[in-house]
Amino acid sequence: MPVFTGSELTCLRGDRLVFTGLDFRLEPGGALVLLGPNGSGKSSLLRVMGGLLRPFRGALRWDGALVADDPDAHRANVQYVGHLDAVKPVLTAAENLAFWAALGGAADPMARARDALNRLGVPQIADVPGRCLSAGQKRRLNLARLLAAPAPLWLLDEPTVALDRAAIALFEGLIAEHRATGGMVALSTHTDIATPGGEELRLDDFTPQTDDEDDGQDDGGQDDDVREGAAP
Ligand SMILES: Nc1ncnc2c1ncn2[C@@H]1O[C@H](COP(=O)(O)OP(=O)(O)OP(=O)(O)O)[C@@H](O)[C@H]1O
Repeated sequence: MPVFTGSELTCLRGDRLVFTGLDFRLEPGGALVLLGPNGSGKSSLLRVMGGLLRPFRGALRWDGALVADDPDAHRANVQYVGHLDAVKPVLTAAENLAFWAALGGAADPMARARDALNRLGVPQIADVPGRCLSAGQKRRLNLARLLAAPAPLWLLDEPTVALDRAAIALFEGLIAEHRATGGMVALSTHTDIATPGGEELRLDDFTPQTDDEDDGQDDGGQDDDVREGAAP
């Protein structure tokens, strides 16, 4: 079973040093809960962990091997669900999900997609076009990717936004199941998500002290996300 670590990570976005000197360690079955105020770097760290954004300094290791040596292999270990829902409006929910299932190598992507929607408690949206889904339904559809295209490491950016209580409880159960089979999860949140035995990482502990405001410059799209952004 792999161990995933980051050591002495520094993240630069635009001209801004977001965090520095950050270490983490995820063991099989582990959970890392990223906390901190808006702009403290939770999403940035998740993207670094997923190989979607290069750290300015520091190293990520998967089972001891440097992620930077083979970023493509690392992306195969990861399922990243960002806070923007990647849903193609003209495709049905099942078709959207089947795209991800096919990318994940499912033999029957449509069957896998329908099964995942059932597990997320929304079988009734399978044939509904993406443009007609509610915010919470879109969120459940995106989280269903975790089941439709399984990967050992789940990276989840504010995964419970727009979910109702029942969906949050169901989702917490999925995280527990994933961890029970040796899976790992890192998630950012501003609310409580039950992750028993999980470790909390406060991003503001690694923010360099400065009075400078963000200069507002985009970092040039270097972190364009293949898996999230290239929806079907
Ligand atoms: N594409 C980008 N280009 C330049 N700077 C960026 C970019 N994306 C984010 N930043 C900056 O990086 C810093 C960290 O942002 P990030 O989104 O990681 O924070 P966060 O902790 O996830 O915030 P929130 O709780 O609001 O989601 C912020 O100062 C933000 O302005």
